[in-house]
Amino acid sequence: MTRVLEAQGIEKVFKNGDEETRVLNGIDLTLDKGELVALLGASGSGKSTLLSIIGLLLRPTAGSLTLSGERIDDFSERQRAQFRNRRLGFVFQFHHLLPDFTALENVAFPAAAPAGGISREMRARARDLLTRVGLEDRIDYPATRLSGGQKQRVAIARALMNRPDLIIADEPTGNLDRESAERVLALMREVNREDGATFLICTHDEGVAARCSRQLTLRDGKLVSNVSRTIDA
Ligand SMILES: Nc1ncnc2c1ncn2[C@@H]1O[C@H](COP(=O)(O)OP(=O)(O)OP(=O)(O)O)[C@@H](O)[C@H]1O
Repeated sequence: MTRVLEAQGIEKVFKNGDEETRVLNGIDLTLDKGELVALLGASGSGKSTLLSIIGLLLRPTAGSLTLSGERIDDFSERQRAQFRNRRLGFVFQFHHLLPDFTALENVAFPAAAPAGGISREMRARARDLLTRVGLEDRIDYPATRLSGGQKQRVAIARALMNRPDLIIADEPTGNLDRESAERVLALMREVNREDGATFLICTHDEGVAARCSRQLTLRDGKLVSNVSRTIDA
């Protein structure tokens, strides 16, 4: 089993002047390749903070992180940014698509930005991914002309562009109606099953969590439960 993530003793304390807020209090967590894991917890329990640390968007106050076998604790900002772009995929509640770009340009962006342009291969892959998420007839639409659910499917295709080792999703269905949410969840499950993609999904939605292979619950900055189940076909 390939280990995608190993987090040990992760702590996070925010300091604002003299005030200190301890948000994460010793998190130990491992994720293996091909897992589809839900992260649950009440509002304010530290879910987004933990995702930001695992996504290398925020540094922990203490603890160590190994991603795809690489110990990243001593990485410079530049190394962190490079690792993030090459090895991690992100899906947020609000899709963060570039509004003036087409669906294809948005999907290709994680590969195109560092390269300084979209190559023929990138275009072909972005096209394949958009077909995969059921948007083959929206490839050249500007992002602004897509529905909320379609935008989120573009965001998933974009997250897959660089074949990431781990996809981090923060409330990916939080802003969608039931039907669009179902479609986005079904898509993530399909990509997980067929490509062996590893997902860590923060969600308030028990229905989403129930269809993941493992459920983690955060309370007061600690992981208080870790339940695995066999995923339905
Ligand atoms: N930059 C910051 N400075 C101080 N406190 C912060 C900062 N960022 C987050 N917090 C605090 O950390 C706690 C956890 O926030 P976080 O966003 O991780 O929770 P969450 O579980 O994702 O919540 P929600 O489900 O509402 O999104 C909250 O009490 C929040 O106020």
